Amino acid sequence: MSARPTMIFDFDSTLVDFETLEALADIALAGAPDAEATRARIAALTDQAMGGEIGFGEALRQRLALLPLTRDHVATLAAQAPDRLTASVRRNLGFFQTGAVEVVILSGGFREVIAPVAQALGVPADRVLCNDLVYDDDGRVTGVDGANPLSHAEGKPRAIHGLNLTGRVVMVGDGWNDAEVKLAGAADAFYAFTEVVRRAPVVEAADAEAASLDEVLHAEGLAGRWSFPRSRMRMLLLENIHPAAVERLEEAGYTVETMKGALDEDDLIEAVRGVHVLGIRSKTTVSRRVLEQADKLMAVAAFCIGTNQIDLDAAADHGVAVFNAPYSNTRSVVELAIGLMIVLMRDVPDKSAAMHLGKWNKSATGSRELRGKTLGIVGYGAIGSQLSVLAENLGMRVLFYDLSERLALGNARRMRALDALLAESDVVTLHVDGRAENKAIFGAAQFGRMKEGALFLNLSRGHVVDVGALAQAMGSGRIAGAAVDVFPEEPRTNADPFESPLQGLRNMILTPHIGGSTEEAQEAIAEFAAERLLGYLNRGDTTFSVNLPNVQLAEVSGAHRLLHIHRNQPGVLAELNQALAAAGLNILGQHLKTSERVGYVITDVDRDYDREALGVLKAVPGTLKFRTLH
Ligand SMILES: NC(=O)c1ccc[n+]([C@@H]2O[C@H](COP(=O)([O-])OP(=O)(O)OC[C@H]3O[C@@H](n4cnc5c(N)ncnc54)[C@H](O)[C@@H]3O)[C@@H](O)[C@H]2O)c1
Ligand SMILES: O=C(O)[C@H](O)COP(=O)(O)O
Repeated sequence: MSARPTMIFDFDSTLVDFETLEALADIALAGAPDAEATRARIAALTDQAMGGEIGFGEALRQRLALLPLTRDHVATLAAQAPDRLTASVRRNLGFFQTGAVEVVILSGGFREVIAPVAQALGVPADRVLCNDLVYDDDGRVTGVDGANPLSHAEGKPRAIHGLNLTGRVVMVGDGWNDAEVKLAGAADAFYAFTEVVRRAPVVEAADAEAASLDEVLHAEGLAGRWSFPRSRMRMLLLENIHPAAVERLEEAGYTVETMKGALDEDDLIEAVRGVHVLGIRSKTTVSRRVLEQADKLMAVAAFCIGTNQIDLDAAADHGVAVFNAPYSNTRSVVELAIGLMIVLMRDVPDKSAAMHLGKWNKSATGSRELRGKTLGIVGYGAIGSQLSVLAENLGMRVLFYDLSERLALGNARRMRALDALLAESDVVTLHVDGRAENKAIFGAAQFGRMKEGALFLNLSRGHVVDVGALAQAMGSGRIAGAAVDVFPEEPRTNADPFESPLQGLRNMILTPHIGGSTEEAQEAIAEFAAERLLGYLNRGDTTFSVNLPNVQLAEVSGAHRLLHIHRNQPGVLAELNQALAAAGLNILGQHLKTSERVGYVITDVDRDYDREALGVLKAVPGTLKFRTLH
């Protein structure tokens, strides 16, 4: 008896993400006036058959009778089918293609459509049991071969019995006719496959529900010895993160939950229990208290630039990797800053408000061009420096002040003192990062040193500016106009109220923290941050992590990868290697990188070892997190 089971897979809504007859209806009925009704009728019959309400053979005949199918329609679907593999099947192509396990495709669907998929998966033609369409001389489908048991009720168990399989037989499928295989004794186990569609009666009749192929392979011990199925890894994305992230993470096999708004500390502690990955934007504070109670947390992704809302040291102390998207919304902020400068220079906010009140105030007084004016940029990082280039292209003279050494772009001039920049600038714009030390770095003294009638912008972080002092400077007329996008207190959701001393002031533009809120930026952030997370989860790659040492890693191949995060204290690597040697693990490659706080050791080892041996690695003093990948 073979130790490995024979794996039997249904086709529709299991190996592929479509139901053949519905997909054929879409092709054959394209443009037909009754297409929608006919398709709905076909879908209803599919559901009835798959839910076990009517016999499969009967449903097949009724559905075929509803469609004017031709050989060309079938060929069209056959050409599309290999591109329609279910996401978890796509992820596990190696399982099929290595041929290490006997695979049978068992389907009430049609050979022409299934054959290209079987070929792509490396399943031999004699292991594809399915129906054969019958055509008339003009290439029209007239039915299916009635001699085939699969064209009748309870055809699947009969077809399997005909294979005379020995050893353990496992059936995987979404429909009632798949459950019947186990119920009729033709399989030892039945997994209700629910990645594409979940049918309650089928799940009830199953030995287990599998939301993905990873789960089936894990349960059957076929996915490497101890890998943890991705679908059991929970990701919680807050603050309306772009759906592209959800799509990418789900496609990679993870379970993703989303919430629109941010959560306060207590609610976050509750929500993050059992969660492996947390996704946030600027409004969720991830404190040490949250991290202490996040029992499963491996990574936090800030789907934005700023990470000041996360206690990065506390995250490192818990071995939690933090990522962000440092450049994906830079351009959006820069464009908004340019636009705000232009409209403030032209007194547009007040002129527009007056128009809404029926006042026509055509005048050039106080309206100026940007050209020739001096822009003072405080914080010459990714945003500040890009703004510098665009502003010069608009004819502005650019000064900048930064705590760090920064390359001056174009003709921009570095100022050694902030006060000197303030004294010369017609527009002062803040683009510093949100570190705690930057709290209220702009107050009465700084506004007092600005030129009389200058403009002021803050699109960085709310706590950087004393808004009371700004309101006073605006009231006294020293500052002629201001645009503020970020505030010390921001509502957690769009439903919460907003209050600020800046409300109601003239030539004051207030925007609800939308500097980076463009469709382009949000989609780019979603893709970038999701890729960082997948790199970390799937390979242990920490490139771009803002709190762990950055190590760029390729996929694990032919080895098991042991990932060990520890406090940076003397002797950990030596102890770790002693423990590996004592456990008899053969090291194929190793990397170590440390930061002031933590060390990260990645060890690729030969796959042949005793799992129990890994326990000692977790016990090495200073260990913060330990996991394996293969
Ligand atoms: N409004 C929005 O929607 C929005 C969107 C994106 C980014 N941001 C914020 O914009 C800011 C800038 O982003 P970035 O990507 O350019 O960051 P960055 O880290 O690339 O640049 C910040 C620069 O500020 C400098 N700096 C820090 N403190 C300073 C100080 N007190 N004085 C002078 N220089 C100082 C740093 O040395 C660095 O060069 C961040 O606070 C970020 O969170 C806001
Ligand atoms: O840090 C950032 O990128 C900005 O502040 C944008 O934050 P948001 O994603 O919460 O809009």
